[in-house]
Amino acid sequence: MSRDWWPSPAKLNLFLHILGRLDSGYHQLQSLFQILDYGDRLAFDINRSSTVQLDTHIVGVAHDDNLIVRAARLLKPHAATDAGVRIFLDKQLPMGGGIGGGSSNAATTLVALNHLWQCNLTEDALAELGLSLGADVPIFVRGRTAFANGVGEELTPAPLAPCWYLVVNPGVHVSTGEVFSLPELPRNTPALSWASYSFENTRNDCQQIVCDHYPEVANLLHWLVHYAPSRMTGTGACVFATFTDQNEASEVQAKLPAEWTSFVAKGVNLSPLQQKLQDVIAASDMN
Ligand SMILES: C[C@](O)(CO)[C@H](O)COP(=O)(O)OP(=O)(O)OC[C@H]1O[C@@H](n2ccc(N)nc2=O)[C@H](O)[C@@H]1O
Ligand SMILES: Nc1ncnc2c1ncn2[C@@H]1O[C@H](COP(=O)(O)OP(=O)(O)OP(=O)(O)O)[C@@H](O)[C@H]1O
Repeated sequence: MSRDWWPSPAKLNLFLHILGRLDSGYHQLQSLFQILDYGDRLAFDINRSSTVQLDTHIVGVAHDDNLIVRAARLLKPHAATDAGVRIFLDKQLPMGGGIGGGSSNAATTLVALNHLWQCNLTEDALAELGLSLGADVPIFVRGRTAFANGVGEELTPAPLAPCWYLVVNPGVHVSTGEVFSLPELPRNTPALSWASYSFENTRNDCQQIVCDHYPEVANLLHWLVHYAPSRMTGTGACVFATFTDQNEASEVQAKLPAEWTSFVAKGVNLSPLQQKLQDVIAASDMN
């Protein structure tokens, strides 16, 4: 049976500044989220079982802990009492890579089921629900490349010129919680006004510390930076190199040592998830 797949794209943090620590223990950040045209896919078989069932197992993540299941259950009180769903996941994105795979899966679940279960929640309400699952969920709910403040939930859309990224995974899993708990993490970068943003006058405040703990990330950055401007995304472990031309990105990809997995993706201003939602709504309006 052919399934109706909903995209669950990756993101990059083109920069990541840590301005301080909030009373909640979370960190106050500034970042530029670039949405990519590459990621996982999810499909939803709606039923009237009033249960949420994820059919695809992720090694190391229990069914009920999976952000997909947690997102669906969070939304369920806003649907009819007998609303149920069987969910299928096509996983492409590495976990713990700093490209937001789990958060994006949660956002796709919220956006798709809001439509399919006819919950009629606004985008603001979905983003707020998403924030309770993780700081990176709101950017995927809103689906627009954006500057971020706060813990990543205060978003200002920032359309960027077309760009291609070579995203490389050094094969180590970096825990976001662990990086943010390291005492030596810099936490006092001054606030940047968006008008003065450039790649060169920004950085990723987690990059040095992650390189110190994970030489694999340091080696990868050392290799990539010879070819193009390169930086770690999120709390790692993935690193991206930036190109204006897709072929150049593919040429560098072809030179990568075999132990590193990678993909080439286009940066987009509107996420494939929001594009899908718009297409689905337009198709149902025509019927
Ligand atoms: C590093 C980024 O990926 C940048 O986009 C995000 O800020 C992380 O977002 P995320 O993976 O959705 O993170 P969460 O699941 O909310 O948080 C994981 C852990 O990271 C720490 N954390 C996260 C985000 C933040 N702004 N400050 C934090 O201190 C907290 O200890 C938290 O328990
Ligand atoms: N559907 C899911 N996909 C991936 N990871 C999930 C999922 N559900 C729960 N998790 C848990 O979330 C953790 C973080 O996964 P994720 O892929 O979001 O990491 P990440 O790319 O580093 O995220 P971020 O950039 O948001 O920090 C995983 O190690 C896993 O234990």
